[in-house]
Amino acid sequence: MGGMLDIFNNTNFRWLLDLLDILLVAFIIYRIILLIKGTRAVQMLVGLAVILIVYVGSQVGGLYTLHWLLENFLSSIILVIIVIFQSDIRRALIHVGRNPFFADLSYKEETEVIEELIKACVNMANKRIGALIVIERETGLNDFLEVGVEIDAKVSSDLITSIFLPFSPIHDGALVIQQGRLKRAGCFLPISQNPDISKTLGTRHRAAIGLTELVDAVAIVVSEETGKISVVVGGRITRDLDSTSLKRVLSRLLEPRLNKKKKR
Ligand SMILES: Nc1ncnc2c1ncn2[C@@H]1O[C@H](COP(=O)(O)OP(=O)(O)OP(=O)(O)O)[C@@H](O)[C@H]1O
Repeated sequence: MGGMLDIFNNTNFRWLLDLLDILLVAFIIYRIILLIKGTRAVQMLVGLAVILIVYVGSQVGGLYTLHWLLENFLSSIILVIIVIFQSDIRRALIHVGRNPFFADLSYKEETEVIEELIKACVNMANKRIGALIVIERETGLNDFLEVGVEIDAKVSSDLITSIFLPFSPIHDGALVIQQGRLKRAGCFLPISQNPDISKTLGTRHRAAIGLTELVDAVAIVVSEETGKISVVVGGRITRDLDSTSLKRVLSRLLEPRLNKKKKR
């Protein structure tokens, strides 16, 4: 093993190790950004960045007292970061090596989840039942789950439809799916402030757009008013989907692992 490393270190292959090093660091930074995107940790990071800028500014400008104060604060920054971000760090460690959407579901169970989702949406659209379903992917949605009611049930078309029936006590708000399970209903999502959104879209659609502007989740909206099904991802809405196009879109967005399995 040591011999192998010597060959890499001492020959022209050294650049390969450097490249691997850079790629690994870039990947870790990318995963950290994905994990904290849309969470309170982002605001805290911005705050820390401001302190860092003031620290450098105080050094350049010769503001010695301020510089001394910030230097003492920043020397214990690792501890501060661990305390502030403890829940994010815990989540990050849980996330490592885990399939984001389907967790440990089998190929058959994965297909069933998507089929049940489509069945529920088409059923609700035909009956003009409004619905908002959010499916977690890489970025954790825990920050949006504080309000709402815990369910933790298998994804089933009948259960989804009954959650959104107008007389159901939890029909208001979003239903959240995590790791292939119905996790929470009645969740409140951030409304998009984008002025370019069509005036015909109300708060249900704007909540789906608002959330997906912040995180990489996929949102499905069934309009109570028009019975149309839309999928929202990255703040962009694809409207008027039927069961075939919905299946195509969801398969593309949720089934990377499933497609890999099919190819095998
Ligand atoms: N911030 C929010 N987070 C989650 N759900 C929300 C939020 N705001 C509104 N909703 C849901 O949207 C419903 C109101 O939908 P509204 O009619 O205003 O929107 P819409 O986009 O026109 O939808 P539809 O086409 O179904 O009428 C609420 O009863 C609630 O269930």
